[in-house]
Order: sequence, then structure tokens, then C-alpha cells
Amino acid sequence: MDKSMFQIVQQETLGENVGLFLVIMFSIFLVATLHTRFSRKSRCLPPGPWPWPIVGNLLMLGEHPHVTLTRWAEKYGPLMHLQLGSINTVVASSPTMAKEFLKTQDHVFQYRPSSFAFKILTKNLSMGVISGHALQHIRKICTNELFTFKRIQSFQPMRTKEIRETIKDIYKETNEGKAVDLTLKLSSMSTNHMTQMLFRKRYCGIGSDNEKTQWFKETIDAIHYWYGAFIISDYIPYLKWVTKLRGIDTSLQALRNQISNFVTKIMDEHRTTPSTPNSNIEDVPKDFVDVLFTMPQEDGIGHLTDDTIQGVIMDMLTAGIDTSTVTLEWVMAELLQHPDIMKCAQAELDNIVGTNRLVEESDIQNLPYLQAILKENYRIHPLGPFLIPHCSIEPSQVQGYNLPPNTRVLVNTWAMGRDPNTWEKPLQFDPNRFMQHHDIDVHGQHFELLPFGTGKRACPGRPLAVIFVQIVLARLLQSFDWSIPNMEQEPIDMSETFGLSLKKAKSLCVVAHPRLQAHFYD
Ligand code: HEM
Repeated sequence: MDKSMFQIVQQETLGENVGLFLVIMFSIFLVATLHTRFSRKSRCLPPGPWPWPIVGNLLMLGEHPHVTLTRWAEKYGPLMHLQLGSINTVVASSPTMAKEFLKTQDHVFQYRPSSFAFKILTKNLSMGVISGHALQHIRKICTNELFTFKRIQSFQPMRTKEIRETIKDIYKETNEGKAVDLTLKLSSMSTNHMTQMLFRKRYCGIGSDNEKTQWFKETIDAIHYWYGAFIISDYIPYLKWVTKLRGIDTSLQALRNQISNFVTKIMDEHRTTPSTPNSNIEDVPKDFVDVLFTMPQEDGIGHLTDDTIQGVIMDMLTAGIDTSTVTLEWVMAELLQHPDIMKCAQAELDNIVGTNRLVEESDIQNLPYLQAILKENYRIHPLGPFLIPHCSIEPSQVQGYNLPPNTRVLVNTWAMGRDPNTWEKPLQFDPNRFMQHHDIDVHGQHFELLPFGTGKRACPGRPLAVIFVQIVLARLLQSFDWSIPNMEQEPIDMSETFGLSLKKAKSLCVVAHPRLQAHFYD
């Protein structure tokens, strides 16, 4: 059927309009692309992959951004610029660059970028949000009060008991012929260890209420999820309405209320029944909440506010549990893959401690191979691939480049641990490298190995974490030989899940074979 004149005119006009529209859009796109791409040079920014308009390099990062950034570092060098939406980001991928940001210019890059989720969940009270004198004050309390050698020692009986319970539990399951979900056991033990130090409560295992355990674990997991979640308005702020439309703020607020009510209840309980700080009663040391109640405010007048104490408790709950679990899970997975290394560690234990008593924290200094295994694990499986992001608040200069205010800094410790310029055969799990270079420690003095960061933002829980992880590993290796069911048919899945921390994607299910006499498992 012939088209009417009107239809033809209408179609052609429409066609013309569409054509015009596409030409305009294409021109805008071209100008935006050229502007974004060439502005890096004119602004004197470090080299990096070309960004797209609006999203920058966001969509190029893929499912495993740490792997992508490691590949890019080979092309663009150890100081690289990315445009993540509207956020200028630099990535440091060598010890020299890490030193520049975390030592030489630590004062400039000591800040933390805040995120939509972080702001709501922490009510801006977390150490990860505060800065200046307030931060210094809290960190001083951590160093001088919470994580002192004496305080950590005061919890040694509790720690020993908690580890003993876990070993006993594994022994029981082993005797029943079961494979053990080691990830779950480690997570329960780390949770109990931390919550008892914080406020004298156990949430997992014998004597705990299943419903509460479930609630506690789910709540902490949900917080971790949101801390690591990708929220588009963190990078493209004018898309905040999308975040709100998806109801993310409502979910976060509900979660915030839950955790806030929980912490308030704990604090109220402590006000009525503080722990007995009697040094003769080793089993009842003063817990962190009680210590925090006695701490002065920044100006020395009055005590810390409830809000500040809440912030610290939240930080410890979210930073103090998963971290040890993830570390221990990776190291056990590596040892299962390298039975010869596991045997060497057990030989060292048998040699130094023997099999007629249990290894103690005081033995660790005499176990260099065990320490080397942990260093090797930190090198190849850093907890967070980029530490926790740092940022500046003022314009700065690094290596002759101009960085605008609010530049985000990612220190790619994952790339640094695998850099052939620093490490021989970097992909090989070989603790012997740290037997030869035993002077390299994990305390932030050696920029090639920074499992706890360094400088003003270094992990405040390091003294506790180091002891806990060492003694748990020592006890696991002394108590059992470990293997994987069907190892030949199904090798261990070593894949990672990207998030705030790099977790093992799959739980570690293992078979344990007791090595000691039965009474050591009571
Ligand atoms: C093996 C265990 C642990 C590892 C590998 C680890 C590692 C780290 C790393 C890499 C950072 C970031 C440093 C930076 O951005 O420069 C950090 C920060 C932090 N860690 Fe740990 N950590 C562990 C255990 C703990 C424990 C047990 C606690 C407390 C009980 C804790 C509390 C914190 C806090 C509060 C921060 C934030 C500090 C700030 O922003 O100023 N961590 N940790």
C-alpha cells in the first residue's frame, strides 16, 4: 500500500530529527572523551589507562580489581592515575611508592575517604572517618591502653581456653569420622576471642544461644558486606537518587539501628556490672568497654562520650574478627597445598616444644619457621589488597605530579607481594625466603611487606593480631596432621572474593588426624 504524503513527510522529519540528535550526542561524547583523556596530561597527573566520560575507568576494573590494577601497573608503572567516576585515584604498586604515601607524606594522605554505607553505619564515629586530634586521641588510647603487651597478656588464659575448645571440637568431629569446616571453626573462635576482650561475652559454640549466634554473625557479615559494597553514588555523586531509590539508605539505617541498640545494651550492662579489675583473678581481666569508660576526653575533661565508645566498639567488632579468620584460613590452605612445608613446621614444633606439652605463646619466639610461614602468607595473601584506602584533603605533589585535593590512594600490596623486581619466584609459596631475610618483619618498617600498613593509619590491633594468629597456627599444627578429602581428584580451590578483605571464595573443609595423646584434647 502506498504511503500518504503526510506519512512520508513525517517519517523523513523524524529521520532527520533522529539523525540530528545522534550527531549532537556523538559530538558531546567526542568532546567529553577528548577532554577527559587529554586533561590528564594538562593537569600533570601520573600515567594511567584512558578514562571514559562520566564513569572514567570504573567499568574497566572487572570482578577482581586488584588483578586488573596489577596488570596495569606493569604497563603504566608503580604510580598510576585512575579516574573512578569523579574520584581521582592513584595506585602505588612498589615499596618506594608505598613509602612516599605512608611515610614521607603520611601527614598529607592520612585521611580516609568516606562512603555512603560507612557514613550511615558508623554515624561518622569510626576511626575510619574521624581525623586530626580526635583520631590521634583514640589511637593513643588503643596504643597505651587497649593493645599494650600487659593488656593482651591479661587475656592469655581466655585465649588459651578458647583455642583449646576449638581443638577439642575438631577432635570430636574427627573421631566421629567427619570432615571439618575449618573456616567456620576459625570464625567462631575469632569471634569469641574478640567479643570476650571487648565485653566478656561468647557468641559461638558451647554455652552460647544459637539464635544470638546467628543474629550476631549475620549482623557482622552484613556490615562487612556494606563496607565493601560498590555503591555508584560514591563515585558519581549526582546519582545519589539512584542509591536512595534502591532503598539502600533505609536498609543501612535499619542495620545501623540494630547494631547501635546492641552496643547500647552492652554499655548499659557494663555501667551496672563492671568487670572485676582484680589482678589476682587472672580469668577476669578488665574488658575493653570498662577501660573505655575510664578514659578521658580529648581535652582531658570528663570521660569519653557514649558515641565515641560506640564508634570504637564498632571498629573492633568489624576489624578484629574477620581479619584473623581470613589470615588463618589462607595460611592453612597454603600448608595443605604444600605438605612438605607443613611437615617442616611440625618438625620445628616437635623439636622446640615436643609432644608432651602444648605449645604456648612464650614458645613463639623460638619458632622462626612458623613465623616465616606467616610472613610468606601475608606477602601472597594480604588481607585487603589495597590496605584501606587513604586520601588527601589538600592539593599535593608526588614525584613531580600534581594531585588534586581528595585524591584517593590505593596501596596495592597484592601487586607488591607478587612483584618479581622485589621477590625471587614471587608466585611460589616459600617461607625459606624469610628464613634468609629474617630481618624483614610485619611491623611496618619494611615497605615490601606491609600486612598491617604503617604510619598514622597502621592497624592499631596489630600487637594482638600477631600473637593470636601465631598461637592459633602453632596449636593447629601441633595438634593435628591435616589433609583434604579427595585431594588428588579435587585440588583446593584457591580463588578469592574481592571486597574490603580478600577472602577465600570457598570454605576450607579438611580432615584432621590427631598427633598428640588423647588427654591433650580434653
Ligand atoms: C591478622 C589480622 C589483621 C590484619 C592483617 C589487619 C590489617 C589491617 C590493615 C592492612 C589496615 C589498614 C592500614 C592502612 O590503611 O594503612 C588495618 C586497619 C585497622 N585495623 Fe587491622 N588487621 C588485623 C587485625 C585487627 C584487629 C584484631 C583489630 C582490633 C581489634 C584491628 C583493628 C583495625 C582498625 C580499627 C583499623 C582502622 C585504623 C584507622 O583507620 O585508623 N585489626 N588493619
